Amino acid sequence: MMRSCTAALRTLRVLRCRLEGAFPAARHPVLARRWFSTEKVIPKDQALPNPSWSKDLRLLFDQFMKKCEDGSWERLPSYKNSKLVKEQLSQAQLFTRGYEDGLGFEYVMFYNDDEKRTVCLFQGGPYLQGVPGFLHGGAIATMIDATVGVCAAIPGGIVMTANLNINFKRPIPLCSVVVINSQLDKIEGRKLFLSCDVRSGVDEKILYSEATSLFIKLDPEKSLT
Ligand SMILES: CCCCC/C=C\C/C=C\C/C=C\C/C=C\CCCC(=O)SCCNC(=O)CCNC(=O)[C@H](O)C(C)(C)COP(=O)(O)OP(=O)(O)OC[C@H]1O[C@@H](n2cnc3c(N)ncnc32)[C@H](O)[C@@H]1OP(=O)(O)O
Repeated sequence: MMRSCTAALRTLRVLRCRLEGAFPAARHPVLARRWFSTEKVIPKDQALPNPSWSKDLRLLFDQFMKKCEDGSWERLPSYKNSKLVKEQLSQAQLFTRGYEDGLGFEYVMFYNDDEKRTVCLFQGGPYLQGVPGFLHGGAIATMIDATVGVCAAIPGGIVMTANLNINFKRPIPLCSVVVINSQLDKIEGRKLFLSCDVRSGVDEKILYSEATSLFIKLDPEKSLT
């Protein structure tokens, strides 16, 4: 029974990926708006190539889109505004999506449900500078938090970071491309334990940072504040 559900899920994912491939418009909001006319404006999926993406980021993106073809990986769309918060604070938007193309966080995440892994391809722009010529440690922490956050949230639901430990091994050059590889290691009740590392883009030879984190699945009985 379980096996057939997984197979069905995988087929669905393959279908969706094929559809995305068959209807490239679905991946390009402007075309999508023309092809799939709906009264509501289609929010812009920011986890797609734009002119600010470097050759390395596009290369890695294409490699991962290939991995999606058999349904084992899926690209995660990413929007500036989330319905979750929109009603409450109309100006609210995702911190990592608040910059003009290329100036801040350029990234796309891919998720592998069988392996409970999330990979983030990240290019940090010039507005994320810390030490001259290098990424600010807070910008690196943000992308680690977001990547392990997605890795926790997909199986765990609404989660929050309780603990994030990062070892910064090498500084990350500004505007370079890195791969953030995160893994859900174990779940104990509401506690989700994850780990991740940040490596140089194309060859993954340089280990820039490594981190462990604890996420907690929110208890609906408890108020957050
Ligand atoms: C409304 C929030 C929406 C969040 C949306 C998130 C995801 C949505 C889905 C997709 C979106 C995409 C990805 C997400 C992108 C980025 C994610 C960013 C996430 C963040 O950027 S989020 C901001 C920073 N984050 C905080 O702002 C949290 C402040 N904090 C608290 O709000 C509470 O602290 C909370 C809720 C964490 C726990 O509170 P609580 O009352 O529910 O749980 P409690 O305290 O009972 O702990 C239960 C067990 O965890 C152990 N435990 C707790 N804390 C520990 C620690 N630090 N070290 C070791 N163990 C710890 C206890 O020891 C106990 O263990 P035991 O059961 O064994 O006794």
